[in-house]
Amino acid sequence: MAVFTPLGDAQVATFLEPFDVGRFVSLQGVAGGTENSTFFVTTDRCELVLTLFEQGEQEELPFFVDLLDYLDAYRLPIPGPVHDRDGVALKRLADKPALLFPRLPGRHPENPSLEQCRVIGDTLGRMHQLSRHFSGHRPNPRDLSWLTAMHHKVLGFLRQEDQTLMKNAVDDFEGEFAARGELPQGALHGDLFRDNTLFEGDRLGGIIDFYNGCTGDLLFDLAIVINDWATAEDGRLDQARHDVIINAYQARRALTADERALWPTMLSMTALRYWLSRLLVVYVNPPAHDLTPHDPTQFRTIFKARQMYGTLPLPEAPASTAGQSKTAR
Ligand SMILES: Nc1ncnc2c1ncn2[C@@H]1O[C@H](COP(=O)(O)OP(=O)(O)OP(=O)(O)O)[C@@H](O)[C@H]1O
Ligand SMILES: N[C@@H](CCO)C(=O)O
Repeated sequence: MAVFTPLGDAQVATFLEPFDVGRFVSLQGVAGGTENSTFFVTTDRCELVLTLFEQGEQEELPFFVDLLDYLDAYRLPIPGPVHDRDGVALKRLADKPALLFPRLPGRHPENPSLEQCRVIGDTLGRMHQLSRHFSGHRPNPRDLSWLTAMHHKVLGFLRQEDQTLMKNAVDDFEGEFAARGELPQGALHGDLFRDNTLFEGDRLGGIIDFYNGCTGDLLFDLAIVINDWATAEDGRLDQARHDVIINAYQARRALTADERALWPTMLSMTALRYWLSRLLVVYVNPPAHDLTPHDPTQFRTIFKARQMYGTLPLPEAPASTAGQSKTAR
């Protein structure tokens, strides 16, 4: 369960008082999640989610609040934090930073339908159209320079074949990124896995968990989505899901020639990013709780499949956005 800091009813009732959300009725800890404490809160007016931040870079929380407020203002299906009557969203509770959100309907898709894939591609494309104009700044903490610095920490835990695979890939990525063109920049979700979305049937209730949000290459976000949403059991790409996501995305924002050139590298690099982050959790910085960590081998399989089979041909952008691709800086 993901309640690392238990809360009492009276504590939460007091916490809610400055907000215009109605009177406290009940509180329920949420089992999902591994990083923060999450609670569903019911008032006599609405259903809310209360998040206590247990770890991570807490000084970065104002960036996340600004980004969520920005995206929420454009009516994307992304819940902005609830602000109190004085306009303050970021609070403290039980000596932890705390945010309150509207509770969204839906479930995480395990086996996403093509329509759910279309919706996520479309929503990410819309988000990136807008996020390119977001004025906040938080360099991507999981980019290639992180990979380069951190992969050394896990090499000693890997068998020789995997050490070579990882070291060679990082060297290759460095060469390929050094030669890359200029890629469109903007704010990213940074972790848009299926379990950070809630769907009711094919309707997207919303995207949650922006705490890997940052600014950087928009292509990084799309690669994360493809690796999680459009990968078959054996790690290879699922063509139907891949094409539906890319087509829907490009109907909002066409990929530039430089992005297309870097795409196979970005897909591999983001697969390695998750293999590495999961290895770091298992071997280097195990969390204090005993929740089962995400399985690193799943992303080793995906990474190896990208290395062996490359990527699928990228569909062309539709005529409605194709003209953007030369100017999308
Ligand atoms: N706004 C929301 N509406 C409905 N459910 C939510 C909302 N926010 C979070 N949840 C539920 O709480 C769970 C945990 O939330 P969240 O993903 O933010 O936690 P976390 O500890 O940061 O997780 P992770 O391990 O994915 O980093 C989600 O999987 C979801 O079921
Ligand atoms: N989405 C991440 C966990 C949260 O950062 C993973 O699957 O490893």
